[in-house]
Amino acid sequence: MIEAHNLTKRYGRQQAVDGLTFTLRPGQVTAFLGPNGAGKSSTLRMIVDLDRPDAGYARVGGRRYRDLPHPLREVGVLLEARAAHRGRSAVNHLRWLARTQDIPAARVPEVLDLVGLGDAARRRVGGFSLGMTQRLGLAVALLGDPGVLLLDEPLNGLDPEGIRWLRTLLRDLADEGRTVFVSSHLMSETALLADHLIVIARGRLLADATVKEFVADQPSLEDAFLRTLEGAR
Ligand SMILES: Nc1ncnc2c1ncn2[C@@H]1O[C@H](COP(=O)(O)OP(=O)(O)OP(=O)(O)O)[C@@H](O)[C@H]1O
Repeated sequence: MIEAHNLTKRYGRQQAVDGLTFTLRPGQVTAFLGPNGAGKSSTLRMIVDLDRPDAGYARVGGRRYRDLPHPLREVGVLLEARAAHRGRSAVNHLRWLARTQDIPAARVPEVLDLVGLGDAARRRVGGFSLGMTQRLGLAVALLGDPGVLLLDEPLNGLDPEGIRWLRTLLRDLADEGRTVFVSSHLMSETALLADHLIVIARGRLLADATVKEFVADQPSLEDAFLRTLEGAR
C-alpha cells in the first residue's frame, strides 16, 4: 500500500505538488496521469525520500521510506533509467546493488531473465539502447522482489513487443498482490494497463477513480483525460 497525505512541495516560486492525498491498494495497477510539469515525478520522489515534502507525508506499507530497513526489498523504483554506471556490465551493476541490500546474488540472473536481458548481462550498460536501459531499470526495481513498485514512465523506449511484455508483467505482479504505480503519457497504453487512476494537474488531485469510472461515457481515456484537464482550467 502507498499513502500520500497532504503531500506538498514548492521549488522556489513553483508549486510542484499541492496538498495531494491518495491511497493505493495492493493487487492493482494504478496509473499516474497528468500533463507535463503536473508534479508526478516530484510526488514519486517524495514517496521514496529523494525529496523532502514541505508539508504532508507519504508512507509505503505503513512506514516512511526512510524507516524501511531494506528499501529495495519493499519498494522497487524506476525513476531515472540512466542511473546505472555506464562502464559497468548489467550483471555487475545488479550484483553491487544486491550486496548493498542483503539480496542473494542468485536473484541477479533471475531478474535479468525476467526483463529479457539474459543475453546482454555482460555488456556495458553505456552501450545499451533506450529500451534496454528501461529493462535494466526494471530489473533494479524487481531485484528485491518488492511488494510495491513505483515506475516513472516505464513504457518509454520500449518497442511494441516490449510494451506488451511489460503490460503482462505488471498485470502478473499486481495479481500476485503487489501495489503497482506507473506514470505515463500514453493514454491508449494506460487504458490497457491500469485498473485505477490518479490524475493530477498543477500538483492537485483531479481524479482518483477506476479506469471504467473515469472514462464513463467518453469515447476513450484520452478524451476523458483531456476533458478533465479542460474542466480544471
Ligand atoms: N528540482 C527541481 N527544481 C526546480 N523545479 C522543479 C524541480 N523538480 C520539479 N520542478 C518543477 O516542479 C513542477 C513539477 O515537475 P515534475 O517533474 O514533478 O512534473 P511531471 O508531472 O513529472 O512532468 P513530466 O510529465 O513533464 O515529467 C514543474 O514545474 C517543474 O519545473
